[in-house]
Amino acid sequence: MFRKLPGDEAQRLVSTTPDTAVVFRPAVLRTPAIVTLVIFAWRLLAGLVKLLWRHPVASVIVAAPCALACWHGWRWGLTSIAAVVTVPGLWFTLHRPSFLRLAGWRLLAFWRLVWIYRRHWQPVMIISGLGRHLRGRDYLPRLLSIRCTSWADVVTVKMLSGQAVKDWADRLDQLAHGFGARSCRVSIARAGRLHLVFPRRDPLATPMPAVPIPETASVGPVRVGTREDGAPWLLTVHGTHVLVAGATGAGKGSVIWSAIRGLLPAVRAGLVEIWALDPKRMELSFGRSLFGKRYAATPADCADLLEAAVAVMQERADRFAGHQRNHTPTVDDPFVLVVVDEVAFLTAYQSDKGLKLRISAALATLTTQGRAVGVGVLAALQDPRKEVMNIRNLFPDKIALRLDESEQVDMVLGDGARDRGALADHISPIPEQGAGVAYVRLEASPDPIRVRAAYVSDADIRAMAEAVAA
Ligand SMILES: Nc1ncnc2c1ncn2[C@@H]1O[C@H](COP(=O)(O)OP(=O)(O)OP(=O)(O)O)[C@@H](O)[C@H]1O
Repeated sequence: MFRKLPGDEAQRLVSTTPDTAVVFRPAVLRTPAIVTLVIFAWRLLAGLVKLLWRHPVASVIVAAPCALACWHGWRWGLTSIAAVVTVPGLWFTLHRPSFLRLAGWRLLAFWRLVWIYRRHWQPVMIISGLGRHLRGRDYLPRLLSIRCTSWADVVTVKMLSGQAVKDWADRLDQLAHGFGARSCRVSIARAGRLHLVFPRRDPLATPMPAVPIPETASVGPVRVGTREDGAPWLLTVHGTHVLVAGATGAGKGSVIWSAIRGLLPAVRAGLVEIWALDPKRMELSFGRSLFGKRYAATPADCADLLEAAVAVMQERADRFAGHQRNHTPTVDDPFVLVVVDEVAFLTAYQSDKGLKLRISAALATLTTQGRAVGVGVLAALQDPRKEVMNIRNLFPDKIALRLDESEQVDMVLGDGARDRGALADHISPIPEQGAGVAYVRLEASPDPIRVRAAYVSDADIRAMAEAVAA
């Protein structure tokens, strides 16, 4: 009651019970002005100390010119402002990376904390439903810190007791628009704390050329593109199976060809064999000479090739049994990567039931037993529905390129991936902006990573084929 009716208002309140003449008159305690002043002064002091503690550099930069102007006159104040502007300017011009690492991102974080996040925190939290206004008081999640990287703001938040990650994941749109960002992603920092990632710009907006062919022969992980944070996107192909899903024109070819490109030195060294199934006869036929005899286009040939891969797998399993549990690629036992473009042509859309059964059985056998003996599958498809691809869960690593519908994201990346910010259905259909852009969810981590595959042009593929033939 006191909180609802501050000051003298409570004094005027009179209430009675409905059946009696008992009169309620709440007691009003008058707070001496000095107590109020002391409380406000204490809060101000605590706020200043907190500000200094959290943002020492920014606070000194603002406070020093003011202090100098007060104690030594306005000339000193002006000179220090000039120094504050010139020194960082010079530093920025002469050595940008160290300026950004040591000062630039921190200053930006301070500015964005004050101007964007603190300013909008209360209304965004209340309107999105993440905070509550109860009995005259706001109960808000706590904004703990903000860190700026070259492309995003990472905001650390302490949830209200009783909140779940899903409460936040359900409101990513409100958070993004509330704080003026294009999107928002959420991940768990530790119990009760979350990281919210608000991109300021899209570092993957421009296509990137094919990654240079590695100099050493290796079965991976191979670099196939770049991650949103600027780190190389390394794709593991040996010891796993990879499913690439994307609508037509999403850039499945660039993932497949970038992976093959990264394995090229190992192919030349005889440590890797790439077996290609190309039922559309478009994508892989372009570099056909890379695959030698292990290329199939008709469904019957594809079934034969898959069964041959199963035979290799079973022969190795018999030989390795009791001797080794993992595969190390050698010239005698190379890593076999079975690449299938548009796998649905062979499984779902195949009219010959016999062939369909053979192909499905061979793919299921390879994906369940192949990885320990050095046989991996890299399959691409457009439609990830279970009716089309009933073995999609047998692929440990999945890549979602641009998808047509939001429900398809969880079908590819697993439950809750879209809630955590894997907006594969929002990737631009304009090839320059969105082809090759994808979300990846690895076996080891529930948080999807945004990536872009490098574009391997026809000329690059031709050069690769020539390099292998040479
Ligand atoms: N990584 C990329 N970066 C930039 N542009 C790309 C990239 N990948 C593909 N593209 C562009 O997008 C077009 C379509 O790519 P691609 O054929 O690989 O898509 P797809 O998913 O295989 O489509 P489909 O299923 O119809 O074969 C290409 O012609 C190219 O212009």
